[in-house]
This record gives sequence, structure tokens and C-alpha cells, in this order.
Amino acid sequence: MMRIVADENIPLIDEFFGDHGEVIRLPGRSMTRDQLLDADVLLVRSVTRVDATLLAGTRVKFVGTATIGVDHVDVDWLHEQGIGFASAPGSNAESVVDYVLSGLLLMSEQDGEALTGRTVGIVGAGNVGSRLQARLEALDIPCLICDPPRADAEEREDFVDLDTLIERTDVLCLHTPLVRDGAHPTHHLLDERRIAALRSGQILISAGRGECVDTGALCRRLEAHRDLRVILDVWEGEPTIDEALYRLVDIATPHVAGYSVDGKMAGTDMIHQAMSRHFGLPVRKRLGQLKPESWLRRITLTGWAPPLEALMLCARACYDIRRDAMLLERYRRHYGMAEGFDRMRREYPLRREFSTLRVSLKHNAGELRDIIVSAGFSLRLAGKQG
Ligand SMILES: NC(=O)C1=CN([C@@H]2O[C@H](COP(=O)(O)OP(=O)(O)OC[C@H]3O[C@@H](n4cnc5c(N)ncnc54)[C@H](O)[C@@H]3O)[C@@H](O)[C@H]2O)C=CC1
Ligand SMILES: O=C(O)C(=O)[C@H](O)COP(=O)(O)O
Repeated sequence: MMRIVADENIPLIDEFFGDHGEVIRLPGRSMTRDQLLDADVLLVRSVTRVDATLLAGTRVKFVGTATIGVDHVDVDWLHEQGIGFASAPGSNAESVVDYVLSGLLLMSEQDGEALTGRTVGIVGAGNVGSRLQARLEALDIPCLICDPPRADAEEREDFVDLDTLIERTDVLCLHTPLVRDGAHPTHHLLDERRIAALRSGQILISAGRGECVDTGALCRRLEAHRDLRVILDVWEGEPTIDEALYRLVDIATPHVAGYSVDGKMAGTDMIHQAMSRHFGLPVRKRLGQLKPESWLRRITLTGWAPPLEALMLCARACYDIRRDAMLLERYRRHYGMAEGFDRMRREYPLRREFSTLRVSLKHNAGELRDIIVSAGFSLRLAGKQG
């Protein structure tokens, strides 16, 4: 029997891994080498730094991170040691797109600006960025893309550089991994100069990694001119985040953009499959066998509705970014920022992806149908067609 140590915040660990051995759940931020000496498998989230300090001299033969990002893992060191490794690419990408859409809908509602009236700049067109582009373009929202690694590899002439993106777009969405070296580092990608170049009224949405934005520079810009709209999900130094910046932004959430139950379960499934492959074990559990809980499966629109209002209604019902901002404020007041930040993530309420909400239309008007499908909801046509 294997000994499997897992972050307590990974869902369905017993269901997926229970048959493989003894499962020990620990808080991810405070895992120590001593706790891992007899472990064969280590399963983490983004809050555990996995490197020689944590693992040298332990028995660990496989590490899985139920996350997309891998900046917390010294992948080269694991490779040198012959320790198997897997992450969960794309697992919660759709949830991050839901988060961004919820933010854009909110901004458009607050400003009275048409949803299609703003050009969105996407920085990092990987699993998250390219899915975001697909959904926005389906909604007729124009996009510009900046992704130098892909531009180089694929000789893409339709991509632009970051300075051009800042100059030509109304919304800037950051979805890059945290990369500290190499040809295209992203640490403080949005530095003092670029933050100063952001135009009055521009919207910044950061849901990649906190370290991609220079906190001090953003604070200085917002203290001098409160002329940007800012939505931050990720922060430098989480969970001890800069409270001055917290007070200056429009929407602050505690690194939960990807926190739908669908995204998290997909992450567990992916690392379970990878671990089984690594040890040559059969994959006995599949995601489809484990139905996530749900309390809102369907919305029925009983007649024609203004398409944008119908979209707002469905989006708010399924996931509303303001709920998370309000919850974080409540947790902060009660527990202080650092503890509140982590507690909210641990106790995060049930959230499902847009794609799990079935929207029933009794009135099959083209524009209404298109907007619902383009935003990512599932469509069900019923009754009279028109
Ligand atoms: N806030 C949250 O809850 C979540 C945050 N994330 C973060 O988002 C990041 C991106 O996720 P995915 O799209 O799934 O990753 P991905 O690996 O599929 O795509 C990342 C893209 O960024 C591009 N890129 C790299 N360096 C760049 C640079 N200097 N400038 C512009 N683009 C650059 C890459 O070429 C790639 O296309 C993850 O690495 C993770 O850190 C991911 C999931 C949830
Ligand atoms: O997948 C990623 O990458 C993320 O950023 C995660 O969704 C964040 O969740 P935790 O691993 O920090 O719980």
C-alpha cells in the first residue's frame, strides 16, 4: 500500500486515491519535509513550494499538482531526481473564463458601455487566453492577442506586442504563467512603465499570477489617479496581500477565478490518471462516474427577453464575481486579510461552470439564442419556435 500525502483542499481525494493506499491530508501552506519522509506520493495545490528543501531524502516518487500553474514546483529538480510529475493543464480554464466574463458584464453594466464596444487585449493565449478569445469573439467582442512565445513558435503575425496591446485595447486581461527567466519572463510583466502607460478608463483584469504585476507601481498609479478599473484575483505575496492595493481596486478576490467544482474535480482526475500511468496501475475511477453537487441546473426563459439582460441574468445566477468580492471583505473583517484569504478559499461555496447551466428558451429568437450559447451556457429549446 502506498502512502499518499495530499493538500486538504483537493476535492475527491479519497474517491480517487483511496484504493491506492493510505491517504493523509495536510494543510498545503505548512507542509514540511518531516511529514513527507515516508510518503510515496505527494499531491499539492499552488500553495506548497515543491523543491529539494521539501523532498530531498524523502521516499516520494511521484508529485501531482491539481493546478494549471507550475511555478511553485521545481520541475527540473524533480526530473533530475527521477521523481514523476504531473500538473492539470486546462483543468479550470473554463472557470477562469467565466470569472472574466462576469467581470466584463459587471463593468459594462456599471458604465453603461456596450459589451461589444470595448476591445479586449489578452496577454497569454494558452488554455485560458485562447478559450477567453473564443468566447469573446463569439459574443462579437473584438480581441487583440499578445503571446510572444507562441508568436515566435508559430510565426503569428496577427499577434501584437504588449505595448501595442496596451495602446490599442480598452480591457487588458492577464493570463500568463509566472516565468522568472528565459526569453519571455513574466515577473512584473506589467511594470512601472507599462502601468504608467495604461490609459484613463482602461480596465485591467489579472487572473494569472500576482507576481506578473508590480504591486507598488499599480498602487502608486491608483493613488495618483483613480482612473483605471481594476479586477484582481491574484496578488503578490498571497495570502499576505497589500491592503493598500486591496482598497484601491474595484473588485478583489482571493485567487478563486478557477475555483468551480468542475475545474477542481477535473484537476484531481488529471493527476489521478497521471499517477496511475506513472506506477502502471489501472485507472479505476473516472470523472464521469462522480457527479458534482448542483443546486441550479436550469433557467427557463418563458418568453422573449432582451438578449443582454438574459445573458446578465444567467451569468449572475451561475457565477457572480461580486459575491466573491463581498465574501472576501467579510472574511477579511472577521479574520484579518491573510487568514481570511486562505479560509475563504478553503470554505469556498459551491460554484459550477457556465456550461453546466441549461438555459431553456421557449422563444427561439436568433439573437437571444446566440448570446446564450456564445457565452458558454448549454441551450435547450422548448415549446414554440419563433
Ligand atoms: N486565478 C486562477 O485561479 C488561475 C490562474 N491560473 C494561471 O494562469 C496561467 C495561464 O493558464 P493557462 O492559459 O492554462 O496556461 P497555458 O500554459 O496553457 O498558457 C500560457 C500562455 O502564456 C503564454 N506566455 C508565456 N510567457 C508569456 C509572455 N511573456 N507574454 C505573453 N504570453 C506569454 C504562453 O506562450 C502560453 O500560450 C497559469 O500558468 C496559472 O498561473 C490558472 C488557472 C487558475
Ligand atoms: O490552477 C491554477 O494554476 C491555479 O491558480 C489554481 O486554480 C489556484 O488554486 P490553488 O491551487 O491555489 O488552490
